[in-house]
Amino acid sequence: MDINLLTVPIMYGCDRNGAQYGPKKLREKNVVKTIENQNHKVYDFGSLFIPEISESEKYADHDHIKYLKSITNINNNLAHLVYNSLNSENFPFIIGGDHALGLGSISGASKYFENLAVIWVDAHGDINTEETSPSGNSHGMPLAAALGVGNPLLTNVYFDGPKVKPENVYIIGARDLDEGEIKLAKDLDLNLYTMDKINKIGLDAVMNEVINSIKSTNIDGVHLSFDIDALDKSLVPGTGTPVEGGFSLEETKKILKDLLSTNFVKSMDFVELNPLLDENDTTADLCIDLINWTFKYLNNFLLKNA
Ligand SMILES: NC(=[NH2+])NCCC[C@H](N)C(=O)O
Ligand SMILES: [Mn+2]
Ligand SMILES: [Mn+2]
Repeated sequence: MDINLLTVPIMYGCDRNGAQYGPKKLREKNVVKTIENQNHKVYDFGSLFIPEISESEKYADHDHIKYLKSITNINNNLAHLVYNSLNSENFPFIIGGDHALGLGSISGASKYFENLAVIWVDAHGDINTEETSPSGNSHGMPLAAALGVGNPLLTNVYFDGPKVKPENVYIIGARDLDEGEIKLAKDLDLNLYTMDKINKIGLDAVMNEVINSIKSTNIDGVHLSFDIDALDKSLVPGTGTPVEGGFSLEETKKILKDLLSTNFVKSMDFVELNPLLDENDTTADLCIDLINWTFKYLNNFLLKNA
């Protein structure tokens, strides 16, 4: 499989210094070789241009969404790269940076596919809006914006209107949802697998349910957005908003294996590594382990049956 590596060194979405160094750290840890060693060809498109904006200007565009215009521009640019990559029948792999970039990836994929689904693996829902966000950080908003909910600059990234239908959104691993997020998930009837629910019915059942649900529709492409804070807080010191009660490494690998070997994942984000918060590179090393695992199973199904 031909992989297009796109890296997006942003921290404007989380407003916490360090997330912008994720791509540099993973390149130092030989992320390209890691993917190549799983028998893929990697076209490294390098990092997206990120304009420099001073702290003092973070509310210049909007009084509650920080760095709004830059976030919009960066996502527009990313969307176009993702669209072109899919158009060339490559697999866009997007490394962040914070999760605000999820909006751009989804937008690009949405333009390419007729009926896109999004699987959001995360401790958070990232379905806040300017009204519900407790922080004003746009990494808590990308999935809402992709659903067409929130500030028009965000909901109209790349092309006007919603990028994914509510019934095609699957959130897996949520355990830190804000009040407004719980309400929106309910109102839109999103496929929400909170950690509570996963613990109740079991991860096997959840993965079967998600995969069967996607297979039973005419969804023609799945974008997987993976936030490393889906893993338990104890495993990921190097991320900005860690939450207790998350997935173990084995559970995370099961999720990735199940999704990637099913062959419907056509693009993927890998976000929220913050090397400045990391302890002895443990989180960065874990990221490399998970990326290695991801590409081991990507299109495994096809290869096995070739
Ligand atoms: N991608 C993330 N890590 N998002 C964390 C969001 C935290 C919180 N819900 C907020 O809106 O600020
Ligand atoms: Mn997230
Ligand atoms: Mn998160």
